[in-house]
Parts: sequence; C-alpha cells; structure tokens
Amino acid sequence: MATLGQDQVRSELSSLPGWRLSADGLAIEKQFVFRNFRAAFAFMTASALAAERMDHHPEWSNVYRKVDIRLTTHSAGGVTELDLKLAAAMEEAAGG
Ligand SMILES: C[C@H](O)[C@H](O)[C@H]1CNC2=NC(N)=NC(=O)C2=N1
Repeated sequence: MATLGQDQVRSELSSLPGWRLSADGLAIEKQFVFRNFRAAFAFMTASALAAERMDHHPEWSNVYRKVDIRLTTHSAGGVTELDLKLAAAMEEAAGG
C-alpha cells in the first residue's frame, strides 16, 4: 500500500481529534487518557479486536490510565490509509 504525503495526512487528521503527525513524519500519534485503568484496558481490548480484524497493528504502551499510540504501516515505511482507518476505529473504541 502506498504511503500518503504529509499534507494529505495532516488534512485527513482534521477529522481525528488529538491525532498528529509524528516528529519523524512516519507515523500518526495520540495519547488517550481515561478515567482509570479499567477504562484504558477496555479501550485496548476493543482496539486490539479491531486491529486483528484489519490485520493492522498498533505500536502502543499503557501506564495506568494513559495509552500512548503510534500508527505506521511497517511494510510501506510510513503512513497509509490503514493507519487512518485504525485511528478512526480507536476513536470509536474510545466512545468518540
Ligand atoms: C502478514 C501480515 O499481514 C503483516 O505482517 C501485517 C500485520 N500487521 C501490520 N501492522 C502494521 N502496523 N504494519 C504492517 O505492515 C503490518 N503488516
């Protein structure tokens, strides 16, 4: 799958609140902050199921009620439509 240009990524991110292009320009990123660990982990579970359905997987870490996420398409070496789709699925999983 083809990588998207930085201008295209920025324009598509306007409909994904809190998401930004990474400093290296190769990924999109967001930190989610939940009410507590239970809510953070429920979000991760729902996101993991969406990721499996899409066969597209996040780089992420969790500390207590925060989840830091970086989405990139490893096989393409940058951001593709799949990353934007997974970000949208994660917004859904977060109740957005
Ligand atoms: C074989 C399998 O489809 C690939 O390894 C998939 C799995 N999940 C993936 N996830 C992400 N983020 N990038 C990939 O290139 C990727 N490749």
